[in-house]
Amino acid sequence: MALVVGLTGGIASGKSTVSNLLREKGHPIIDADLEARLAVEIGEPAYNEIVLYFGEEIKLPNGQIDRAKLGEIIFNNEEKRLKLNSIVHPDVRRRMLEKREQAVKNGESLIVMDIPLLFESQLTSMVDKVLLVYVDEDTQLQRLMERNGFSEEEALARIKSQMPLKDKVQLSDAVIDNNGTIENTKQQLNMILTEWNI
Ligand SMILES: CC(C)(COP(=O)(O)OP(=O)(O)OC[C@H]1O[C@@H](n2cnc3c(N)ncnc32)[C@H](O)[C@@H]1O)[C@@H](O)C(=O)NCCC(=O)NCCS
Ligand SMILES: Nc1ncnc2c1ncn2[C@@H]1O[C@H](COP(=O)(O)OP(=O)(O)OP(=O)(O)O)[C@@H](O)[C@H]1O
Repeated sequence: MALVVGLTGGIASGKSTVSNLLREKGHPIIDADLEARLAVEIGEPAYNEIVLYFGEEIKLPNGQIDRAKLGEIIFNNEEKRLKLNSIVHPDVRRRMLEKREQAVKNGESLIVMDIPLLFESQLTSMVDKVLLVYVDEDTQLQRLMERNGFSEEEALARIKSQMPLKDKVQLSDAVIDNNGTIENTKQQLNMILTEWNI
């Protein structure tokens, strides 16, 4: 029987860092951000809906969605963010469930679903256990500004569009504190996997 783990956290809390460690161990990763990217490629239904709602100016000269521009809009306007979610999320959910089914058929023992908005989008029924990657607000802000080259204002707009990380703690089955070194995070992950008999 496969154990399906929902890996979640907040923007720049370290989900990819943890999912890379799990990938190194040979476990399959289903990545919501990646599926959301595929769902808005030229010609996909969500692509057409985005252009219809946000206008032709949301396209880059090569026709692809201008992700920087779309991010700037939706992280500063809740109504538009919810509209984008309603366009993209159903397709992301469908793609993720297809991949999960395929991984089960392949006989995988652990399937990891990396879903940043697991709680916000009420997707916990998709997984058996929730693993949260937690960082303090200051660390999250610093790492996000550094990784994306965002100003403090740009980074805060993104953080505030999600459920506070501290509220996700009590909703999760296990929590990794990723404020320390990656080695420390790796040790916590290994302990949790042992506890879950993986
Ligand atoms: C706004 C977009 C174009 C920005 O693209 P960009 O390449 O800059 O960022 P990327 O997709 O890598 O997302 C980075 C992180 O932002 C956060 N985030 C993305 N979308 C959202 C959202 N709608 N609400 C809250 N946080 C979000 C997540 O933590 C995610 O890990 C893109 O994030 C998008 O299309 N979002 C809508 C789809 C979505 O909700 N994706 C998140 C997982 S399903
Ligand atoms: N323990 C750590 N120590 C130092 N830097 C870290 C640590 N964990 C992650 N980082 C760095 O913080 C940034 C965010 O980490 P990561 O990309 O894994 O987060 P994420 O949750 O996957 O983000 P998003 O969902 O927004 O893409 C990256 O630049 C990463 O290299």
